[in-house]
Amino acid sequence: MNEQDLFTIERNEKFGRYAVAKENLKAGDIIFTEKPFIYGPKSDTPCICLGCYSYVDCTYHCSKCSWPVCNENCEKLFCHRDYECEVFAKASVKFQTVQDPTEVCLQYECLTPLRMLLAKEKDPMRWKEVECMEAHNEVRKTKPIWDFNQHNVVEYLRNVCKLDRFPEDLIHTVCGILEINAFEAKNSAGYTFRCLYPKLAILSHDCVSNIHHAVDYKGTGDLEDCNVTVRAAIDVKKGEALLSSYTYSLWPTLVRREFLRESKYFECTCQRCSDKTELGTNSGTLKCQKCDNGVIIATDALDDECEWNCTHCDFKTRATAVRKVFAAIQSDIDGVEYIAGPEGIEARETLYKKYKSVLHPKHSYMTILRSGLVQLYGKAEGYTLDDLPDIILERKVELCHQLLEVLDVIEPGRSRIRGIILYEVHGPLMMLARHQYQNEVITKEDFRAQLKKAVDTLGSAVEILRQEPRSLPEGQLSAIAEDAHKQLMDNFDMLVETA
Ligand SMILES: C[S@@+](CC[C@H](N)C(=O)[O-])C[C@H]1O[C@@H](n2cnc3c(N)ncnc32)[C@H](O)[C@@H]1O
Repeated sequence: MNEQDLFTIERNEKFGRYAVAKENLKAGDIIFTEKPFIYGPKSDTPCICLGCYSYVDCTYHCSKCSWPVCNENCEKLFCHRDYECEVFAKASVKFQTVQDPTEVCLQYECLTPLRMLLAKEKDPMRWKEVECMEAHNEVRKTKPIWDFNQHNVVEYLRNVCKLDRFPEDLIHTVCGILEINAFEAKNSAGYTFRCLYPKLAILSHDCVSNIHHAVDYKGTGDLEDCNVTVRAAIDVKKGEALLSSYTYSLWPTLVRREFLRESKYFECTCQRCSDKTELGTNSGTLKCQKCDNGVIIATDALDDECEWNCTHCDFKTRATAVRKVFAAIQSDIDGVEYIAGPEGIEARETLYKKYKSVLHPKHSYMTILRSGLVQLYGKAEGYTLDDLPDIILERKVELCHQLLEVLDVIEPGRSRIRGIILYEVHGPLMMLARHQYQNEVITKEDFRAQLKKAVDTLGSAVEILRQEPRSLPEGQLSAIAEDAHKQLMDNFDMLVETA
């Protein structure tokens, strides 16, 4: 730890080590920054470049070890060249041709554990911060993941790569440490990989986080790259726990708790999970199909096998059935996730209509669909802000406001998604105000006030998005938003006079 770090480490039965604020923190305060101990491919990854982590078609191979990279530049990047490349070249471990590089490629499973074992030897001092991390070996030994790792990592490294200097239990521990403690990061093209940060990993989990972390991917490929900055997302009092979310906060409780149980090996009992309505957001609530006014909620929020009852009629179902409904909807949503442009709008609107009568209006999946829609309305071809009639501009504003209502509770303060949605809403607010003024529906004073509100909303977006590294899409959006905000502030009076 550094002296300027604004947290101390505590320990208890429930969490193990956890971090608390060393002093009162204001939203946006930097709590600490940290370099990764190691980073590399995620588990279950398709074929990616071992230098920059972008997807590859496996037609270019590293000239030294034969494993896939994008080009000559990527093969020279430190984390490949000085880590697995040397080992693979020395042991003549060739990459085995795959039929479909977009499918999960098991040959990649050994890579980040291997980098971590080599980093242990290169930096034994820093390893001391890593070796005390939670690996949950006792539980993992009883799960299929243990045999999977035994085959794909332990035996591969010890036998094929001739690295029998690393004992089996150490390799399993490294796999566990990565599974439980690593964070996902994105390169500038949006491809994901994982990073291990010894300080960040101390923070305990809560389904409503009070911190914001941002990984600055520069593409230098060394251990100076991928610096993480951790800030307070809201005001945090001295002595309060610093909480990060290990899961996707927009998911409903049933899904979040299952993910945490299966991959982080604990039962989440945070306030959000303990509340049947998820703090009033109704992120897991279904509409009753048997009566008009009822909604279906869990009888015991912390029992994943409990009965789910209608609040108005005698309809009952079980958590297992609800889980199946959620899985089917999730699969529908996954199917549209990468559809951009006008087709993306159509596909999401179709699902929105389909599930409107099944899910509570604020249900997680409605929130996820809204989040996709508001980022396409205004951008997709034929749907730019200038193209949109007022009725669609109003719809975009409404979707943004519904989203922000949920985000205020589950992603409070300076969260990335809040910044993006605030940015998205300012444009249609301005356009609608101008149209209303031009059509003499509102007075000049009202127009001025509405324009001011839209510019202030953009200002709030800028405040949040400023935390994002410029190398990432959110950081680029931040630059655009900052520029637009300055222009609007500088020309505000003229905008009112010339509308
Ligand atoms: C990333 S580590 C956090 C640091 C860890 N407590 C340590 O001592 O190294 C994640 C592990 O911490 C524990 N943990 C974190 N948040 C928790 C929570 N909300 N409830 C129970 N256990 C939690 C679980 O054992 C989990 O697998």
